[in-house]
This record gives sequence, C-alpha cells and structure tokens, in this order.
Amino acid sequence: MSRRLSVSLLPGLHPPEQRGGTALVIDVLRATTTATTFLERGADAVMFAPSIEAAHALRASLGTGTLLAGERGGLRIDGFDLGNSPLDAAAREWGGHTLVMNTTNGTDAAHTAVQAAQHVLLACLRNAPAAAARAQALAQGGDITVVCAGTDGQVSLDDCYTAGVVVRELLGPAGETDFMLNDSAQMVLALTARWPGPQAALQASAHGQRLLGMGDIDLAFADLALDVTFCAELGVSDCVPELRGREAEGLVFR
Ligand SMILES: O=C(O)[C@H](CS(=O)(=O)O)OP(=O)(O)O
Ligand SMILES: [Mg+2]
Repeated sequence: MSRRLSVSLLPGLHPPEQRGGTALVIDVLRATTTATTFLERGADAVMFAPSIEAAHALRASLGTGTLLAGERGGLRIDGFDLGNSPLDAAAREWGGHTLVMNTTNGTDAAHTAVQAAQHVLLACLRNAPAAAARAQALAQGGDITVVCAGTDGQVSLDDCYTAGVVVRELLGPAGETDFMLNDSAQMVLALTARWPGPQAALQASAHGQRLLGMGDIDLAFADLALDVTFCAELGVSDCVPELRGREAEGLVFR
C-alpha cells in the first residue's frame, strides 16, 4: 500500500486515518519563520505556549534566561520581551535563552497538530527543503501531513503556497514517489505555479498585504513589511524545529 501525503488547509482538518504520522506545521507569516530563526541563532529552545497566561507561567517556572515573544494584531504583547518578527529573531544570537512564544495562529496550530501526530516539525519557506528532508527521515516510509495554520480560522494563501513548496520538496525533483496525495495536496501543489516566486505569492496574500500596509501606515512598523521579504526567502536555512517534548503546557522545540 502506498503512503499518504496529505495537506490540511487548517489545523483541525488533519485526516483521522493519518493519526500517529509525521506532521509539518506551517505558519510562514510569521510564527514558524520566527521560531526557526530563533533556533538558527542559537536559542536553547523555543516553547509554544497555548495562551498568554501560560507563557507568563512558563517564564515564572523556567526562570533566568527565559524570554517571551508573541503578538496580537501583529504587534508585541504587553509585558512580552519581543514581538513575532523573524527579523528581530535574526538580529542577535540567543544562546542561553529559551524563547516562549504565543501568537494568534501558529502556536495554536502546533498544539492542534500534536494531538494527531507522532513527530511534529515546524516548516516555513526559509527551511522548506531541510524540513522536507527531515520529515522524510522521521517518517521512515510512513505518512506525512502538512498542516497550514491559516489566519484567524480562515484558509490563507501564504500558508497554502508554502505547503505547496513543501509538497514539491517532498516529491523530489522528478516528482516520482510512492506518495498518494489528497486533494488539498494537489491543490497547493498547483498553487506554486501561479506566482513567479515566493515573494510575489506572499505579497499577494491578505496577511502579506496587511503586514505591508502596517509598514506604510507608520514608519515604526516598517520592519513588518521587511518581515514579509525575509519570510519569502526560500531554502536559506537548514534549521528545522522539532518537537522534543512538553514542559507544563508548553511544546518544546529544538
Ligand atoms: O504575527 C503575525 O504575523 C500573525 C498575527 S497577525 O495575523 O499579523 O495578526 O501571527 P501568526 O500566529 O504568526 O500567524
Ligand atoms: Mg500566520
């Protein structure tokens, strides 16, 4: 029997028959790009908290070296050390620090995915080839599900486009594999041909437009527009955050 490669266009749509397989969670704008960048820049761990309150509780229990990162409405949460900007994550080294994150879409998507998958990886455009290779290694010939976080409960072009790129990577250069694709996997794969490249696709998405618009409104938010460009860089990172366990309510990625 051939193995299944499925795409879940929103977190709750993980195919029930694929419980226990390997999942790649995508929130390209911006949570999984930011988490990837924290780890690439030496963070001891990235923890996804299920709520703002849980993030504060994790910091209280983990103590020195723990920093909170996250957003609401795209902007840093009051009392948090950092927002959800991958450019801020790229701006320094994070050795000796654990980053506890809570965001609108991406951290929840990972919490939903762990309920259905044995192995959970975080993917984005920057690590797409590496994430696909790691998923193949972990899956050992078994099923793989690509989970799109979406935006505020809606299917999002930015995550679907990225899922298409990841599916393309999983299929390999010749597209010859033993995978059986579900309809969503075929749909996102077709989507990758619609734009000349990732920059154009992310800029065409509603979320991309919103972040770009926030850059226009106020120069203080200019980095949100630059974040879109950073998130669209394809295959520039070999760092693939992998779920290593749980600490209290947090998902621990390294
Ligand atoms: O920070 C982001 O880009 C989004 C929030 S919003 O849609 O911009 O308000 O969060 P994420 O969880 O990374 O999708
Ligand atoms: Mg998002």
